[in-house]
Amino acid sequence: MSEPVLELRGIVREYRSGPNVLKVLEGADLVLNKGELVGLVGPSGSGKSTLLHTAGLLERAEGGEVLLDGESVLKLPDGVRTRLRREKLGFVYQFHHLLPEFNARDNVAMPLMVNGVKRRIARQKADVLLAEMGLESRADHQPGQLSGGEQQRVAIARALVNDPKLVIADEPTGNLDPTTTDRVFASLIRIARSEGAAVLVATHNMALTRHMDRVLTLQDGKLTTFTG
Ligand SMILES: Nc1ncnc2c1ncn2[C@@H]1O[C@H](COP(=O)(O)OP(=O)(O)OP(=O)(O)O)[C@@H](O)[C@H]1O
Repeated sequence: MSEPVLELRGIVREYRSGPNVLKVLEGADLVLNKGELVGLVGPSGSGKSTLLHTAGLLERAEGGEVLLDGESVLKLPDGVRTRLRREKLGFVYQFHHLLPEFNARDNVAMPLMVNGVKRRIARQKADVLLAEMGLESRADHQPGQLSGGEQQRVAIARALVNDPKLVIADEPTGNLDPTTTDRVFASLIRIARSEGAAVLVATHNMALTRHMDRVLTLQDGKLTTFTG
């Protein structure tokens, strides 16, 4: 039976600058179920990042409803949304935002430590995830000592360390070579298939869409099925 993790209902997003209003989302609807890997494609500027930021509780919609695990979250106070984000969500970006002064292990362990998990336990879990990414020999290296692809795999491990129910990936393979792209994408597939997370991926890489359960695009501010 399908179990919704994320529901977007009639999402409205607009940006104002002076008298001008740019309407980006005008009634976007989405139901993302446990274990589903869903792609979001479309031209630059169509609103993919805006949708991901709204779904990821990083920004608030001006209208509509956002449900996470069945709970209405759009109007919750900032502090509660931040806590939900830390506990239930994992983010992967094109540019990984690793902390340069910490090694790979501590970068991965950080979200757990922020959630109050003891350093020793958090580091153990980080080591398991780094090993899954084929990076066990790099755990003591700082980001500056790693290749771009290795850094991105560290960022994926960090996004997964708190067993997120929802993973949001914005162009996660944008600056990677084909082999690393496959590796990074394989880990997103595994999170959905083995861990049961719902995964939402915005990408310009159409080759990746063949691995997805569904592919959506934004048209006139609404989400529709992408038909190629
Ligand atoms: N903070 C902002 N203030 C004003 N306009 C914005 C802001 N953020 C985005 N926009 C505008 O909203 C539209 C949608 O932007 P968004 O970044 O969501 O598109 P996108 O589909 O993710 O693009 P890309 O594929 O290039 O990343 C664009 O026209 C953009 O210029």
